Amino acid sequence: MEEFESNRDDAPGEPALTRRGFLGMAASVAAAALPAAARAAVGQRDERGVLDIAIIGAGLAGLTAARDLRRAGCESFVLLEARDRVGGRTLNHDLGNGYFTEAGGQWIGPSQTAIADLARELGVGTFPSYWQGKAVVVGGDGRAAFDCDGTFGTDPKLGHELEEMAKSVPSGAPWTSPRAAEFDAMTLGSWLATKNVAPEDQISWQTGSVLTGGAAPSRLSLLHWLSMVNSAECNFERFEAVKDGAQGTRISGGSQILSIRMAQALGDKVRLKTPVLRIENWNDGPVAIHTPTGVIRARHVIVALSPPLCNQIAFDPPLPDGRREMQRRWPAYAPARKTAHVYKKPFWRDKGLNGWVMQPKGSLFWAYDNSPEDASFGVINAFVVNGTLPTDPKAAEAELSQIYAKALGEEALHPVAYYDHDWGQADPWTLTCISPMPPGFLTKYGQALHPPAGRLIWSGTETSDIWAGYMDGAVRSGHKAALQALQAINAGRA
Ligand SMILES: Cc1cc2nc3c(=O)[nH]c(=O)nc-3n(C[C@H](O)[C@H](O)[C@H](O)COP(=O)(O)OP(=O)(O)OC[C@H]3O[C@@H](n4cnc5c(N)ncnc54)[C@H](O)[C@@H]3O)c2cc1C
Repeated sequence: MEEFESNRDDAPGEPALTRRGFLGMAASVAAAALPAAARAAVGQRDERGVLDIAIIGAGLAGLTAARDLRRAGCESFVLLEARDRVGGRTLNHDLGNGYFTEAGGQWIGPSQTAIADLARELGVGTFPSYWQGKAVVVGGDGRAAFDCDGTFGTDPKLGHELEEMAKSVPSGAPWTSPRAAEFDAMTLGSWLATKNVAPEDQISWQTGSVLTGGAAPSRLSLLHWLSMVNSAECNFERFEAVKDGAQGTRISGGSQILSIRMAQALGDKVRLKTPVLRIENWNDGPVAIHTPTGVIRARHVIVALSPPLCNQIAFDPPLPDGRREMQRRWPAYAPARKTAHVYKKPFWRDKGLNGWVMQPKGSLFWAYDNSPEDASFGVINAFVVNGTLPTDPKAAEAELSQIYAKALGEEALHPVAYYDHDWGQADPWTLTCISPMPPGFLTKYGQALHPPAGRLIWSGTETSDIWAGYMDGAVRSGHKAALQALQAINAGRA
């Protein structure tokens, strides 16, 4: 784990947590506790070199699972990661002097207690996102600034209607809703079309849908959207807003710090640059896990990957039909390209602007103030529309600077640094940033998402019971998978 050497001194010690403490924590995320005798049996590498557990994927889900295994006393595991880094869909750009901006997942919010607990346990602080001031919309003819209350300004009446419908749509299993067929036959867009949404409000719905759902309202299943609102305790504003919402809180040191710290503590249990290519004998075990550097055998495997990433692994024997079909048809689409302009100071704040810029029908979905907490310099991060900006970062930087200059002032033409990450182009290890579920998918394929297949336990944010698709969901899914694995091992030894 040389990659983490330079940060090692900064890592806080793991809090002293007793096994009882771990089980108490784990029981709150899944209704299963291990009997004491069974706990004692967990954990030894057997004589034939078969590990108890192999985990695939060192994102927040896989690392959380690994951390929980260790805290339960299990040492017979390994975590295999394809990339040369941990964190998966969280990635920090290092701005120097201990400052970072994020290229991937970054915000947490109310009721996202799993990720908040993790941050606290790792000694990582949080701070509020900046939204105070006017937001700006730029178009062909100029710009318009409008007062911003930290929301995207969607009609609260419609938000309330969605909240009522969401009450019958369990977030982890929306296909079990009594109204599943009805809601999954519609898109968010077709539902909005029945509501006479004012033209000026269309921008808010479009922006919210693309940023949180991964696609325009016309492409997103209403059932899926409602399951996301259900995650936020059926509180639409909490789901959609920055202020007091799911975009309201940032992580000091950038979100990837959580994964980096977990990996530091796990040491050589984490093997980077080890993509899993093939999995054999998953039905009976021991499972043979093939990587370019050798074969690892384990009794159980936690697959902490999004469903489309599982398609890149060959399974022998083939996976059950339902699971295979679900993986194959899962929307594997990574539209997110995120950029960061760094400035000497957040100059827009002095003008009463909050740094939000939207460009309907342009290259920019949403730019926002991602400056450090102490505002010692300014950062404008942006989600840009796929395929509309030049792929060359220098050219993209210049084009975006022009848009910012129009919105925020001439100072925007002179960034001191620029970062650009296109998840769709970077590498094959993130196929879907946020899953834009189309109508009909969840009712047809959803039930194949959770059930383990033989020795394979499915994890990753997509499998979470709440906040699926979010960092919080990833952490929850890791807790759940660790418990499932520990139970499976102990059942095998009983
Ligand atoms: C641009 C963007 C913005 C986002 N914004 C937010 C946000 O603000 N808030 C929020 O909560 N969430 C956000 N998300 C989503 C959030 O980042 C993810 O839900 C979360 O990080 C997923 O964690 P995971 O562990 O489930 O999966 P991943 O992070 O995808 O981890 C999977 C890991 O498996 C590895 N891998 C893949 N295939 C193999 C293989 N064959 N063998 C070995 N390893 C393999 C990958 O390299 C990766 O490290 C955003 C995501 C993106 C990309």
